[in-house]
Order: sequence, then C-alpha cells, then structure tokens
Amino acid sequence: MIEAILSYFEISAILAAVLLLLVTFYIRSRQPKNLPPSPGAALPLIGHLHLLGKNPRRKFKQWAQEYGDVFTLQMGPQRTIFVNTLEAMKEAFIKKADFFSDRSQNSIVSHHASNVFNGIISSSGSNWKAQRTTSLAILRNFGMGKNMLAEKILEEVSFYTKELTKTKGKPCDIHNLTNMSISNVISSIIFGKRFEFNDPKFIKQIEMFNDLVKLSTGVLVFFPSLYYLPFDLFKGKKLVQLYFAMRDFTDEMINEVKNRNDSGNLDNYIVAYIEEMEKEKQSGQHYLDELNLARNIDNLFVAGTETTSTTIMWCLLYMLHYPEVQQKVYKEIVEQIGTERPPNITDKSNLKYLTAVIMEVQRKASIVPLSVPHLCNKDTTLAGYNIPKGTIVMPNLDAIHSSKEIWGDPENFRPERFLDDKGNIIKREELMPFSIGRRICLGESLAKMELFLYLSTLFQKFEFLPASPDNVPPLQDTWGLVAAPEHFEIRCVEREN
Ligand code: HEM
Repeated sequence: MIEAILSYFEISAILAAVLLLLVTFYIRSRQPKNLPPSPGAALPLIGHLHLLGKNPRRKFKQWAQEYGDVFTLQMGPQRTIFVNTLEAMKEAFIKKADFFSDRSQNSIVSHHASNVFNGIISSSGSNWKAQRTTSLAILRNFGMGKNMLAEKILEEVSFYTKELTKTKGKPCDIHNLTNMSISNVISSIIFGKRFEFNDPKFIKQIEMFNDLVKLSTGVLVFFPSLYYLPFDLFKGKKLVQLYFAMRDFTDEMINEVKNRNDSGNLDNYIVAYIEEMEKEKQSGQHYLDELNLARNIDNLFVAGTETTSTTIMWCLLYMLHYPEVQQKVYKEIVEQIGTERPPNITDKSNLKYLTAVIMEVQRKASIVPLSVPHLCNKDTTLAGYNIPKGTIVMPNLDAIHSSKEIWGDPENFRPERFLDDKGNIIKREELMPFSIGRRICLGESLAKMELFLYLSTLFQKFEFLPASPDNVPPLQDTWGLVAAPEHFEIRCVEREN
C-alpha cells in the first residue's frame, strides 16, 4: 500500500517536473532572439524574481560585473533590462534617446485614478516635453538675477539650523526635520510659502509623501492584481488612498494661491505656470493646463524632497565615520568664509574640498541606485543585443558608481578622487547621481544649490558627533527607489566662534 502511495507521488512529481520543463521551454521558444544575457532560466509567472534575494541591490551590481554592458531579468510578467556601463548608458540614453526616454504607462494607481500619466515624471512624448521645458524655464528664471532660489533656500536653512540649535547637542534623530525643511524649500518655490515645523497638517503631509515613495516600489509593480486580495495584504489600497490624499493637498494649495490673488507676483511656480498657460493658449498649443499643473506639483514634491534630504543625511552619517574629513571641511570654511557671516552661493567656487565631499557622498551612497525606470518604445538594439518594444529599461547608476574599472577603489570613501594636485575639482562623467540623457533630473541645479547651502551652513555652525563615541551608526541603506540610511541619532554641537 505504502509503496503504491510512494509511486503515486513519484509519478506526480515526475509529471510536474516535465510540465514545468515544457512550460519553461514554451516560454523560451517565444522569447525574442539575441536578448541581453540573463542569470539563469526564468520561471513561469515569477520570472527571475526568486533570484533577487534579500538584497537585490547587491545582486544587480554583481550581475553588472558578470555580464557587462547590459543584462535581462524577467520581473514577473515584465521583461526588464539593466544598463550597466557608461558606454551602454550613452548609447541608450543619448545616441538612441528617441527609443529609450519614455516611461511605462502601467501603474497600479492608474487603475483607480484618472490623469495619472500627466505631469513630468510619468508622462512621455509631446506632453512630457512641454511640461519639462516649461517647468525648467520657470526654475531657471527663479535662479537668475537676484537668485530667488538661493534666497528661498538660505531663508529655510536658517529656520532649520535654529531648530537644530534647540537640540543643545543632545542625541536626536533629525531625519524628519531635515525632510520637512527640504520640503519647505519646494513649498516656497511652488506655493510661495513655508510651513511651521510643528504644523500638524504639514507633518501629516510629509509622512504621506514618504509612505507614497516607499509603497510605490512594492511587489504590486509587477503583479497589480494582488491589489484585490483581502485585508490589503500588499498595501495597494493604502497606496491609492495616499495618492488621492496627495492630490487633495495639491488642489487645496493651488486654490489657496489662486485666492491670494497676487497674479502680478511671479515668485511662485503656480502663478508662473498659469501665466505660461495663458501665453500658450494664444499661440494655439494645448499642453499646459490645470491637470498637468497639479501633477507637475505632485512630481516636484515627490522627486525633490526625499532625494535631497536623504543625501544630506548620508553626508552627516559619513562625517560621523570620517571625523578627519569633517574637520578638513570646517577648516576650509573658516579659511575661505570665516565664521562671522553665513555662506552664500558665490562661496561655492572657493569651497572645493566641501564640493568634493558632496560628490563623493553622492557616488558612494548612490541614493537612486536604479534611477527611474524608462521604457523602450520601439524594437531596437543596444550593445549588440536586440531590445524589443515594451521592455523596461533600468539605468543601473549603482553599477557605475561602484565600478572598480572606473574608480579603482570604489569601496573607499575618498573625496580626494574629485580633486587634482592643485585642489581643483575634477568633473567626471561617470558620476551620475542625477542620471543621464533627456530624462536627467530636472531639479539637478536646485539640488546642487540646496546641498551646498545646507551643508556649508551646517558645517560652519555645528560639529556633528555620534550619540556615543563607541557607537557610530552603521552605513546601512534601506531598500527602495531612494536608498536612505537607516534612521540614526546624532549630536549637533554648536561650534564656539
Ligand atoms: C540629490 C537630489 C536628487 C537626486 C539624486 C535626483 C535624482 C534623480 C534621478 C536619478 C532621476 C531619474 C532620471 C531618469 O529618469 O533617468 C530624477 C528625475 C527627476 N527629478 Fe530628481 N533628483 C534630486 C533632486 C531633485 C529635485 C530637488 C527636484 C525638483 C525640484 C527633482 C525633480 C525631478 C523630476 C521632476 C524628475 C523627472 C524628470 C523627467 O522624467 O523628465 N529632483 N532625479
């Protein structure tokens, strides 16, 4: 009897194995030929997802080393390629930018909300171009002449450092405060106003933005139907709810700015965009409208807050690990600016060591490791392989930033790699925290200005120390679209000037 049951199980197992082989063979036979290599066979349904393990970031870097220019992963139903070398990045995002610069129109939120693909980040084609060009022009305009951007940043920096002073050098987690302060910079650019750090509405809003960024990278990206499982197991319903809450906040703020009735005052994005909208109407075009305005605002908040504040937090964490670097930064500030006046944007060209430190933090932390996914919109080739239309394309910035061939000693934190013998900055095209090509970060100039003004002021005013000398928090990142350090406590000790 037992033997009969055993042989029944054996036959079932053999049949299941044969079935699996046949399905795998069938899937393979339907795959287009000459795709970039993959690390092993894709399983039915999940593809290569089972190979990612607990630390996908490390795997993506490892496969980049193994396969070079480009590799393919089947992420559930979605064919995805990873672009890993400078040459392949240039080929895809510069030479063949017409084919590799779109975004996928597949998002769980789009099943529940309309107009998700308006705005800058998620749109493609002519609408994307119009939103991007207009937004860039507005930001550029703000950064010219008396440089309103720098003024807005410096005003916010002073509120931020006042708050840090209140901590009196005691250990505290300044992650949320930093996030709120950077969000206030965006807020004063877009709405022409900042929020108090203890404003409950603002605190809730920031929490929502952060949760939204975190939830947008979950497993639902590959399997949207998991949304319909009971108990919101994969937080799909929460994601949609947060998305609508963000929209409500944006609509409320747009109305507030409109009701202020200061249309002559072009010092905020909303008024400037509406003015461009009117001009466009007269020229007979139709891309600038209220729907795009609202989504542009969501985009600028989401893209411009967590990224910059995370870079600041990484920089502070690196300074806890390398106190001699922090000391050298302070020495440079004292020599070039002194301690009587706060730094301003014209000091940037004189603070070369600090600039190199920021560059090295951006390389080492590589906070947007896989950039934002692009979409291939036409059958084409890359690095000699076929890339079919509809493939998702990941710029593997992390692989570039950690390449031994490029940096020699990528594992070391060494700001000097960006300085020549005379102490001048060496610009390296391989440093690409803002990505490359047509989709390169729209806020790059603003972010660089923020990083310089925040960090120069911080290092002039404070010495940053670990909560206790024998307990320096680890350089440990968390997984997500933005790789933030784990929350840590820090002491902000005011310098005696
Ligand atoms: C240190 C700070 C920042 C980093 C590291 C960063 C990085 C990036 C990266 C990697 C991308 C994706 C590019 C691609 O698709 O290949 C991106 C896109 C974008 N970023 Fe940033 N960013 C930062 C700050 C900002 C700021 C301050 C703003 C705005 C105020 C901003 C607005 C945007 C927008 C709108 C896009 C979408 C561009 C498009 O799709 O055309 N970013 N950023």
